[in-house]
Amino acid sequence: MSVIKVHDKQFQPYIGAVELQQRIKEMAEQINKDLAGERPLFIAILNGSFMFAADMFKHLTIEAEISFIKLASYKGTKSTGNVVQAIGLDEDLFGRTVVILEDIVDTGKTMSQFLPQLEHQQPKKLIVASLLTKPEAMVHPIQIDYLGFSVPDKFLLGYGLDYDGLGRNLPEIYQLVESEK
Ligand SMILES: O=P(O)(O)OC[C@H]1O[C@H](OP(=O)(O)OP(=O)(O)O)[C@H](O)[C@@H]1O
Ligand SMILES: Nc1nc2[nH]cnc2c(=O)[nH]1
Repeated sequence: MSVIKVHDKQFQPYIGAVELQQRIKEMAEQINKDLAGERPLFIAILNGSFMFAADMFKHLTIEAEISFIKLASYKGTKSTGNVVQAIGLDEDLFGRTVVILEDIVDTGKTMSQFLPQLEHQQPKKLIVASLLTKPEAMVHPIQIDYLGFSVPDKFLLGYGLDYDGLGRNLPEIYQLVESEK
């Protein structure tokens, strides 16, 4: 792995593919233990989580369902600012164990707006699994039940995460080089 250029910016290797896969397997194994018999519904948030969701799901040995949704941002009232709306969420969550799959919880804004909408449907449990989080960037504190890696507040690329549409296909995670932040 070496420094790569995407659009106008340079990125350096940060988490390798083997380390990523190992951690995701560990997360899945913990979920297998904790949620056995619950037939959880996994909800993967597109676009970024598609790789994490696919790799995580392969390691699940319990009965589980998965659904992929997109969160669209639209202008709410002045007091609420931008509000997220789920597109493609057809399942009834009442009484279900629900696991949200995110690639990254950064400021926490997305989850802080979305989780209350799901709570409204009265799931039995609402669980968050995120591959990455940036504690220093968190403005809206979110409880992450299953976490892959805590990372510094630097822009990341790869393994589902993009820079202006590119880089999602990289099997490892890169970090914007310091001088360019
Ligand atoms: O905690 P926050 O600061 O709200 O950031 C986290 C959100 O940002 C990313 O999505 P993004 O909006 O980049 O969309 P994408 O997954 O389609 O690239 C990520 O997948 C989260 O949904
Ligand atoms: N590509 C990318 N998308 C994000 N969305 C929230 N944080 C990030 C990040 O560090 N990188």
